[in-house]
This record gives sequence, C-alpha cells and structure tokens, in this order.
Amino acid sequence: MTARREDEQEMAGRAKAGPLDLAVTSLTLTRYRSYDRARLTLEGAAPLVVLTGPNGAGKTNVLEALSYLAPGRGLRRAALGEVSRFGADGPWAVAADLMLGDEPVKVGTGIEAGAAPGANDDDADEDDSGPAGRRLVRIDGETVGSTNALGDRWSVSWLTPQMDRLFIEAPSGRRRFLDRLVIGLYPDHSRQVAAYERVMRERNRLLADRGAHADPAWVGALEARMAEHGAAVAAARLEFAGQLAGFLAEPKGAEAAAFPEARLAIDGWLEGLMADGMAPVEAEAAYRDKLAEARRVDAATGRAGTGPHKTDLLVVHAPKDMPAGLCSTGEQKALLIALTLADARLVAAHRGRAPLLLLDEVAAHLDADRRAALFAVLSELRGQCWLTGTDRAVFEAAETSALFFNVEGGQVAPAK
Ligand SMILES: Nc1ncnc2c1ncn2[C@@H]1O[C@H](COP(=O)(O)OP(=O)(O)OP(=O)(O)O)[C@@H](O)[C@H]1O
Repeated sequence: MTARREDEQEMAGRAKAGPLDLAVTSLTLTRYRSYDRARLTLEGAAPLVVLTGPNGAGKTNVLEALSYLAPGRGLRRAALGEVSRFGADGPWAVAADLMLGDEPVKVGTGIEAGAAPGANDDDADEDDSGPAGRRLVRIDGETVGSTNALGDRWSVSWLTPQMDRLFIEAPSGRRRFLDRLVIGLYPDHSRQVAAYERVMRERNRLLADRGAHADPAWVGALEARMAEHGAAVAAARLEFAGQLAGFLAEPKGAEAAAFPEARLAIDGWLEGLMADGMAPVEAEAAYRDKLAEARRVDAATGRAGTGPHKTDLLVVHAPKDMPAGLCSTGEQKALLIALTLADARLVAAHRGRAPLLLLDEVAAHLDADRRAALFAVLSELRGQCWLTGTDRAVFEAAETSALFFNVEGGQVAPAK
C-alpha cells in the first residue's frame, strides 16, 4: 500500500477573453495513472490549451482523463481498472468544471468505491462496467444512471498517435472511429450499438451452444431484436456520413489550404441496402431473413456472418482520388485531421455546441504552415481544444490563443 500524497497541485493560467460553447475551467485527477492528485485551474476560457513536457511525463494521461467526459472507454480504450494509479489504495476519479456557454456544469466520473483497482476487466463488454467495478457519473451532484448521459449535452472528440494506422489496419478500428463520431452527433447511437452487440452475442452463444436444437422461436426473437437495433445503427451511420460529406467538401480558408478534401463511404451490407434506397423497415426485414438463413453456418462459426458489426469506413483522399490506406503517412495524418475538423464543424452546426477536442501529439507532425493553419482553425471553433507536445516551440503560432501548461515530475503547472 502506498501512502497517498495529499499535496494538491494548484495550477492557474490566464486565458484569452471570449465565451466558448464548451470549455473546461478546472480538472482534478485523483489516483489516475501517473497522478496521485492533480488539479488544473484555467482562468477564463481559452480556445486552446497546450500541455508540453518530456516523454512519459503524463500529458496523454490528462487528455485521456478528459476523454472520460464522454461515454465509452476513453481515448486509449482502457479497461476500467487499468487507469487506477498503480499501487494506490482507493478508486480513481476525474472531476471537471465545464462552461457550456455561460452555464457552469460540474462533472465527475470514476470507479465506484470498494472496487479493486487494477483488476483485470479486459473482457468487459460494456463501456461502464467490468470486474474492476462500475464507472459512475455525477453531473451537478446528481448520480446519473448511465455513462450515456455524458453524451446528451456535449461531445468530446480526439485524435491520438494510435490512430495513425487507422486506414491500414483492420476494419474494426475504422468502425469504432465511425461509431464514435456518430455518437458525437447522435448520442442515442451508443445505446443502439451496445444493444445490437449485446443481443448479437446472446444469439451467437445460443446457436453455438444448442446448434440445431436451439428453440427457433427464441432464436427468431433475438434475431428480430438484432435486426431492429442493427437497422438503427446502419441508418444512423448513413445519415451521419451524408451530413459529414457536406462539411468535408467545403473546407474554407486556412483549413482548405492545409488539409486535403476527403470523401467517405460506408461499406456494409445493411447500409448498402439503405443507400440503394431501401426503406429502413424493409432493410430490417431483409436482415432478419438473412440471419435466419445463416443460422446453420453461424452456429458452426459462433459468429454472425453479416451485419453492421462487419461494416467498414472507406476514406478517399479526394484531390488524389486515392484510398487513404495508399496515401503517405503525412497524408493519412492530414486526412484524419480533415475528418476531425469537419466533424467538429458538423457537431457545432447540428447540436449547437462545438465539441471538446483532444489532439494528442498532432502538431509536431505538421510543417510550420499546416501547424499555423491548424491553430487558426481550432481557435475559430467554438469548443476548446487541448493539444500535447514535447516541444513548446512547435506551438509558437498558438502563443496568443493558447494557455500553456508544463507537465513534468508528476505535476501539471502553468507555464510562463
Ligand atoms: N495505472 C498507472 N499507474 C501509474 N502510472 C501509470 C499508469 N498508467 C500509465 N502510467 C504512467 O504514465 C506515464 C505515461 O504517461 P503519458 O502517456 O501521459 O505520457 P506522455 O507525457 O503523453 O508521454 P509521450 O510524450 O511519451 O507520449 C508512464 O510513465 C506510465 O508508466
């Protein structure tokens, strides 16, 4: 058992004036990864917040903590117990004061008291529970029933170095990326995806366990629910992609000069039926029939062979008319930034509130002109953007619009 350090790190920075749709004004981390207890206070609402410090100092940990202000497993998709400070005695917690326009909101999340920190919950299927305990959320002092409530009034979006291989790795990563963006626009999508996956597992397990002896009425009922949730998932993805296309096609000013226009398409059987004009209710029926036909094969493989859990997101570098996976590393990064910025503008337009953006190690990979363009675009978004890097010089073009913090030695302190 490690003695708990009670020395709170009080940090203050001075911000540029100007109300944002969404800004973090304070953040407190308790027994969270490399932090025993840390508190950042941001005076006012800066459009950009920059964390600099050496490798391994804890910059990404701060962004990850902020990503828990959204439903889901955070930007590292960590298991619930994994973020508990190693060796600490007690549950982890993240608390933030937000300003939604001029409305203050207090948000707290963490693992329930009494849960075993560090327990292995890698197999957790749900976002908010696992063997290590359950993720609890309090908004303005009230405990809410589900982490999904975190998506109701604001959204959080991120870009991390782990996503650099998004276009060349397995479709599952792109599907998750797509669904995360869809949730940012339509919060109910997370409930639909979770319900779809839950009922699919139940149906697959039943078929694998009972095979030809499974009660057809029971399997049929599960498939009907699978088709219902699957059709909702597919419809939301298509609707989102249609909306985003408009924002991808019209980057303006600095954004247009620095980041390529992207096109995207959703490659999925159910989405394809709907894209070809089939009404969602008919597509749902077609999926139900398809599942019934596939029972024998699915019983043998233990998986459903068709459905929204197989969907891929195709991204094309529009000026080169080239699939993103064939583009250079730098071009792929620029496409990811273009997608993230277009999505932020879409969310701002449709939800009336720009997202909180978390950009981990993004600026260092861009040339000076693209960096300046990125900071200019971010400063104009109505949400707040948190950026990280090892080198302050990289953020020179953001000096007038950013609050800077040093992350070093387990502390986060305002930089001069
Ligand atoms: N559960 C944990 N308990 C204690 N420390 C942890 C835990 N998880 C991660 N760490 C520590 O956090 C540190 C990594 O922090 P983080 O990834 O935030 O660094 P960073 O500043 O972003 O580094 P880089 O510039 O290399 O990306 C490592 O030293 C790691 O050992």
